[in-house]
Amino acid sequence: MQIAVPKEIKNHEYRVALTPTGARELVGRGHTVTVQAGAGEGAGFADAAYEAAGARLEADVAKVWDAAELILKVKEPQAEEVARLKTGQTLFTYLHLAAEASLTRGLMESGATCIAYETVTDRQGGLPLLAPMSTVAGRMAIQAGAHSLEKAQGGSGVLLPGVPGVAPAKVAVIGGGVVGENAARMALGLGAEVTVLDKSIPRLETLDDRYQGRMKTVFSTADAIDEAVRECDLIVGAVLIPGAAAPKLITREMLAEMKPGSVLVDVAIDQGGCFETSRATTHTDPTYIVDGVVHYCVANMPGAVARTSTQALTNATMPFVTALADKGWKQALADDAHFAAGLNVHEGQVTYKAVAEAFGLEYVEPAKLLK
Ligand SMILES: NC(=O)C1=CN([C@@H]2O[C@H](COP(=O)(O)OP(=O)(O)OC[C@H]3O[C@@H](n4cnc5c(N)ncnc54)[C@H](O)[C@@H]3O)[C@@H](O)[C@H]2O)C=CC1
Ligand SMILES: CC(=O)C(=O)O
Ligand SMILES: [Mg+2]
Repeated sequence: MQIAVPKEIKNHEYRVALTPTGARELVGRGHTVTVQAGAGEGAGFADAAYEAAGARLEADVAKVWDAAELILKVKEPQAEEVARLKTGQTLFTYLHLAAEASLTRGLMESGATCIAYETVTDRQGGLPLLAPMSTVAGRMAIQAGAHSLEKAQGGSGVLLPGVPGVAPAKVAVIGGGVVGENAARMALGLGAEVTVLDKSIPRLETLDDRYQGRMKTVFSTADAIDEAVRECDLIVGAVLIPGAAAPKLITREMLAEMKPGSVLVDVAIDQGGCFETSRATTHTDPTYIVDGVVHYCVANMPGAVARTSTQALTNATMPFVTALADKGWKQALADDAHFAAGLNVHEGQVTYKAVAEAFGLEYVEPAKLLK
């Protein structure tokens, strides 16, 4: 199969969808891998390493896309990338469609087959291709939050761990899944007072058990969120309803209840964000202030630590990439119902229910296309 790996073009996105190790594996299985020149540079993978692995290098981005049957990316396609996609091509990447009507339309119009990393499932009920980046983003959320609390960033001037004689900061994490647990763990490690809110009691039990009461676990209700808003210095938004737009859990009105200079880090921004006042920001200009509250809403947080993130992401994606390359999308998805859950768009049809519902589009079950 003809496999292409374009260079990512989203703001400060340095990850790449395939490492030289992955390229070697695919070439060894008889596939042709074309890597856009410089695609791996930001993650520390030189062009020469891809060449040594048997991949072809191509400087012309149009040629990279045009000849491909399978396109491997990291971030959702940007407008100029959507314009390059065509019928017969398979795209495998993060998509986050429920938050992006125009991207959904564009992918439908392209005629391509679009498989999203973030909706592939596993036997344990997890999201194996989202989890590695959620781990990274959860850990980064506390770094970003701590920095945003500094006065120069518009923050209240609170140090997360406090110092002897001065109490530590209060941190709430809404959503105790992969992002939430990793954020809470980092905040605990720094000595903050940490509360995790979730709607899943089994999840709260796991966290309580794992951290032996060192973080407070609270069932997520409007009242519990109100209390967090009034008390906390830093709130991390980490909820997910798979494939769907995030629920808005903190409204603009509620910001008035927060201490001036408090910080909201909305990791769920890639699914539209879980705070009413969130709008996607970039690594170039990551924060803005609404009613005295600092908002950090970068939609590709792991892109900033591209070396770690690329390795973690490709460790998880490689078995799926190999299946797509060896069998083609149809057989690969037909053989694995968890992989089939990744299919979001095929030849103009929306094949993920939450995305169809978000935009009032007709939903076509993937199983119908795989017969
Ligand atoms: N901004 C970025 O760079 C990145 C963003 N993300 C995003 O972070 C979000 C969270 O991802 P994961 O932690 O992997 O998901 P997850 O599925 O592991 O965890 C989500 C948790 O939210 C909980 N939840 C749902 N509704 C809730 C509510 N109303 N109140 C409290 N908890 C609620 C669920 O019970 C679950 O435990 C996703 O939108 C994901 O796409 C992930 C990686 C990078
Ligand atoms: C999950 C996601 O959107 C990211 O890693 O950028
Ligand atoms: Mg996005």
